[in-house]
Amino acid sequence: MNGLDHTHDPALTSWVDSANGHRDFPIQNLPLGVFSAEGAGRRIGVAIGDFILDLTQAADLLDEEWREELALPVLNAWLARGNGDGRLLRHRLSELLSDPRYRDDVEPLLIGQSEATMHLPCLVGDYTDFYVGIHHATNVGKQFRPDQPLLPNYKYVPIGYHGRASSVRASGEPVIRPSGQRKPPEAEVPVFGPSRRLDYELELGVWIGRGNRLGEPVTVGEAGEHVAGYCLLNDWSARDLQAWEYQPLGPFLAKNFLTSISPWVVTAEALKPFRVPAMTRPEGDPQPLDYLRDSDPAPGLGLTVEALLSTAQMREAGQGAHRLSHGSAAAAMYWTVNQIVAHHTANGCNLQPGDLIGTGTLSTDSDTGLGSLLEISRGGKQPIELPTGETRSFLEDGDELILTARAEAEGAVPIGFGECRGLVVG
Ligand SMILES: O=C(O)/C=C/C(=O)CC(=O)CC(=O)O
Ligand SMILES: [Ca+2]
Ligand SMILES: [Mg+2]
Repeated sequence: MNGLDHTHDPALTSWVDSANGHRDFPIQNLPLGVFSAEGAGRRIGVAIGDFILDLTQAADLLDEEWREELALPVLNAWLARGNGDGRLLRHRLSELLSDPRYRDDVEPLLIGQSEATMHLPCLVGDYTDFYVGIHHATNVGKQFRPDQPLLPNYKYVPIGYHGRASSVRASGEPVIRPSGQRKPPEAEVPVFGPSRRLDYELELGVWIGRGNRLGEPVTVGEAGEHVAGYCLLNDWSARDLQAWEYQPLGPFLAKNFLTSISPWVVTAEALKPFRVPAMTRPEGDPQPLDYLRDSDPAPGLGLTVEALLSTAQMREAGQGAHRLSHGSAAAAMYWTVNQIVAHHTANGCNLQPGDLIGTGTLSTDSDTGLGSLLEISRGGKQPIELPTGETRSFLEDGDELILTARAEAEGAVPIGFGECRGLVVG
């Protein structure tokens, strides 16, 4: 397939034994992240099997030109160099971690992932959340606007809103139940208090690498070179606050109290073997306007995304997490990542290295692939039953929500994203 090289070779193995057959981090993945361990400060590393290779310690084995950017406690400056240098670093890391001649030098620089704390990989300057999941948009629209679920602009313009960068946090950040205004259906005036309809949204996050200057749009054909990589993203949502506040300006306090992401940047390069065609537009839908026409034959992501729930009672009973949903990202996305990057910059808006874009909630058209409890419980009207006998319409205190993603394709070694976790506290 297009653009694949020896770093994608399914026969390639690592001298780091745990990498071979690893669920998430075999040598074909090599995601970058920021970690701390052993009382030292934040450093850039690459995940390999159950370990992290500390790139600041490995600096002597890497190109001298990269040293300054790789010595920083965030990836922004490194990602700003663009995907060309990203590929060169990947080649070198692949060599260092596969060729046994480097083992003696590199092995002492490995740190167990269980000993490390992961942090946000980038200083997020801006965070935007899109709404490309057409099944999600339709399902949610039915609840908020039964008369007109999908507004007429949806099939022409990739809808998004500007989220809040300061409350984007790495996996593991506690989810403090937000308080806010909600108006019970029969009440005349709203009340203020803790949200009773706390929900999650299963999304992918897109990390921007090279930015664009203000006034200089990125075309749909150029977009790929501005996307450094991907993560899982949970856009925690207080549905009762959302329903009352969203008109006319859209999501605000219902969503800006926290956004959780998985900490590893799975590079666009690592995902190359898993590209798939975009969703086929239903018969009769308009063609995208010219500036959104994506001629890439495989702009979609061949990823299975999954949401799991673990309640306090389940943990006490020693039960594993319960799967709420799983489905294909490509089957959920009406707009491709190339299209949302092109659209975001079409007016001249500048994206900067380390900016984060959420795709929007990834629900498929199947009941098993719904990416939020709002959809799964049909707006709270049909609570689900868990293996413990507990029921859920929305998240309760003590619930932990876990997102995962896995890329699979014939002839390729599967890779994963790690996890995006959040435990709800009152
Ligand atoms: O007003 C609506 O129909 C719903 C808006 C959202 O929930 C915004 C959002 O986060 C979009 C998404 O994740 O797909
Ligand atoms: Ca969202
Ligand atoms: Mg949010």
